[in-house]
Amino acid sequence: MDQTLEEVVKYCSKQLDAYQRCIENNPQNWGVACSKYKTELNKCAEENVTEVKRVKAKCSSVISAFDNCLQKNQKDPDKCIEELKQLYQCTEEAAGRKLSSRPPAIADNKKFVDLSAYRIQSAPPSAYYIEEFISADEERVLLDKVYAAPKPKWVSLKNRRLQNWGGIPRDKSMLSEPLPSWLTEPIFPKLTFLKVFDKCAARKLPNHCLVNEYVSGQGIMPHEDGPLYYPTVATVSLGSHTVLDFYKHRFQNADQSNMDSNPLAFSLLIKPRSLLVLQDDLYKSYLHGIEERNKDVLSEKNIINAVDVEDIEIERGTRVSLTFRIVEKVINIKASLFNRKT
Ligand SMILES: O=C(O)CCC(=O)C(=O)O
Ligand SMILES: [Fe+2]
Repeated sequence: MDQTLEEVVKYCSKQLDAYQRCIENNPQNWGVACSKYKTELNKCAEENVTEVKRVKAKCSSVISAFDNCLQKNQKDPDKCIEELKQLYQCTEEAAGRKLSSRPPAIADNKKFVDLSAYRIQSAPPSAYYIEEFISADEERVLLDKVYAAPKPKWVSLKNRRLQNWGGIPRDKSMLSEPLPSWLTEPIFPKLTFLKVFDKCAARKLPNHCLVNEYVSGQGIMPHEDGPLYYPTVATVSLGSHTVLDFYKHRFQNADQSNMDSNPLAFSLLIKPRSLLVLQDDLYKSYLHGIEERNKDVLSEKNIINAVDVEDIEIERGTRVSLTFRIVEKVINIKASLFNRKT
C-alpha cells in the first residue's frame, strides 16, 4: 500500500468504512447515494494526509480549472479531458513520480488482434491461451521489478507468496490505487488490442494484479475467484511452466450424492511468457488449482492444450504469475479526494 493510502486508512478509517458500506448497500446508484460520505472522506484526508495536503497546495490552480470546466460541462464531462490531463500531470509530479514517456510498442503488439484465434476449442467456454505473449526481455524486466518490491509488499502464505497491486480488495469493493507502470506498460497495449476486457461496462482494462510466486513444489488449492471480480482473468506467467487443473464445481454436478468432491475435469499446460484468459462458464462453474509438485508428468493428466511438447516429464522451477482482473466497485482514493468520478 502506498503512503497515501496508509495514511487514509490510519486517519480516516471511520469515514472510509462508512463510504465503503454505503457503496456496498447501494450497488445501482452509489455515485449519487454516497456523495455525502465521499465528501466527509475528502475532508478528513485534506486535513490529515500528507500527499493530499501537498498536492492541494501545489496544484490548486489546475484543480480549480478542472472543477470550473466540470461545472460548465456537467452534461458532457469529456470536454474536460485536457484539464484532467493537466491535473493528472500535476498530481503525479507533486507526488514525486516521473511520468512515463515511452509509447506503447504498437508494431509489436498489433499481431495480437483477435482473441478468438487463441481459443482452446476443447475447453468449456471460454479459455484462450497465447504462447510468447511477452518477450524474454519483457519477462526479465517484470521479474526484476517483482523481486525489487520492498519486503513488506510480500504476503507469505503456507504454500506460496503474493503481492497485491492496484489496491486492497475487501468484501465487496476495493480501495484502489493505480497499477504501477512497470506492470501496465508491457501488458496493457496487448490486452487492449485483444479486447480482453471489452465487455466489462465499468472499465476496459484491469485495475488489480495479484502476483503469485510458487517455488518448485508449491501450488494453490482448488478455488474460484469469487464475485468481487468481473468474470474475466488474464494471467501472464514468468519463469517456470506449471499445470493448471480445473474441477467442475460440485454444486453444478449431476451427481449430487458426492457433495465433497469436485471432479478433475481437465488441465492446461501453462508455459512461461504465455497469456491465459479465462471467462464465462469456465470462470463461474469451475474451480482451478495447481498441485504441489516438483515435476509434472504430462501423460498422467488430461492436458488439453499440450501441443509441441517434447518432454513428458518437466521439472518445475520458480514460477511467478501475474493475474490481472477488474474489480468493478472501487474507491479510488486519489480520484475521490479531488472529487473526480471513481
Ligand atoms: O498462478 C496462477 O496461474 C493462478 C493464480 C490464481 O488462481 C489466483 O490468483 O486466483
Ligand atoms: Fe484463482
